[in-house]
Amino acid sequence: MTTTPVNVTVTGAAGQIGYALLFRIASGQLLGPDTPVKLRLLEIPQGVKAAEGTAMELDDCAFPLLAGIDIFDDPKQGFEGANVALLVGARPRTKGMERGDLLEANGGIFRPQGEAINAGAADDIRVLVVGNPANTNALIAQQHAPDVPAERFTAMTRLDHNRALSQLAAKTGAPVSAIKNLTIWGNHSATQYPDIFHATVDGKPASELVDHSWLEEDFIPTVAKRGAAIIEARGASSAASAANAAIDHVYDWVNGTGEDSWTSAAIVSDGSYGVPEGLISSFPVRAKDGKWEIVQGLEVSEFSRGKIDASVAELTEERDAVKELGLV
Ligand SMILES: NC(=O)C1=CN([C@@H]2O[C@H](COP(=O)(O)OP(=O)(O)OC[C@H]3O[C@@H](n4cnc5c(N)ncnc54)[C@H](O)[C@@H]3O)[C@@H](O)[C@H]2O)C=CC1
Ligand SMILES: O=C([O-])CC(=O)C(=O)O
Repeated sequence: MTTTPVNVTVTGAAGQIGYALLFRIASGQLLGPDTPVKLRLLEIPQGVKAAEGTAMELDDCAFPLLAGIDIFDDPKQGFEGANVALLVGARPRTKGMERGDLLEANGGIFRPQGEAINAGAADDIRVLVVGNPANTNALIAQQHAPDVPAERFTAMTRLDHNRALSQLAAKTGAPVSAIKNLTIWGNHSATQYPDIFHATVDGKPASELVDHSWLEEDFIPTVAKRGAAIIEARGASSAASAANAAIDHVYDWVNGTGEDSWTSAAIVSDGSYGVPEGLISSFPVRAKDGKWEIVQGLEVSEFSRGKIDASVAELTEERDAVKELGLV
């Protein structure tokens, strides 16, 4: 058993995803059953009291792997020595807010957080951005952490990936475990492209098991708009499923995915599949030796090309908008 605890910083710790996430991290599900963790909770001043309440409950679980909990309202302190950072806290869109306002408000959060990560995080820092707009928030943070390798900044599309797995399993009547090689491409937004053209179900090509009209009219919009459907049904955005996906993403990043299948994560583009270099876009990925690698050499049909390009165009627009605001 590793004896040195891993420092895990969680922002937005008092929010609903935070509440679903922290207990799972402390129980060992983020990094594995042999790795002790120290939690560093970062909140805004108004969120600190609620975070203290959550910390009391974490204490009351007596998790054997939980080596300590500290609470901060200053990013510089919150990221000091962090090995893993889960950036969950973000400014949600409120009534009357334009997209530019949203990007600007989030720039005010993710720029100082990127700077704080640059200044004080551990050398092996790995960052997952969950707070929306996740891809562009990750880009802002990454751009303000010039001393951290760019590949350490990622954004979450694993929830979309898991949603796609579940929808395809339900449609084909197969268990989720029978499905391999699904991909989410692009932005964590309604333009994302859930791609089944390389997926297999029990070894058979998924695209031969479903018809194209289901794919276009049902599967793709259901996955892409699932976040909105959850808000409509629950009266609040997805929380436990988002926390679950964050756990999956970091667990795989650290422990590896194996060669048998792949998953999806938004990572800094190296230009693969025509996605402009530097954009943080979702790709088919495997993790090996603690690094994400884009699965190369997949054939991209004209249909898929159009969908990937549309989502990447949105990411490019978001990057241009934050450039104009001086945030990157
Ligand atoms: N990428 C994905 O798949 C998903 C992303 N999300 C996004 O995750 C984010 C969090 O969702 P919830 O937990 O439901 O929201 P929430 O509103 O319940 O909690 C957010 C928390 O962040 C805190 N916060 C705000 N600014 C902060 C800052 N500068 N530093 C530290 N903490 C700060 C708030 O005080 C609040 O406690 C939202 O942006 C949501 O849209 C949600 C579901 C899926
Ligand atoms: O749609 C939202 O606001 C929350 C979200 O990102 C999701 O559930 O995918």
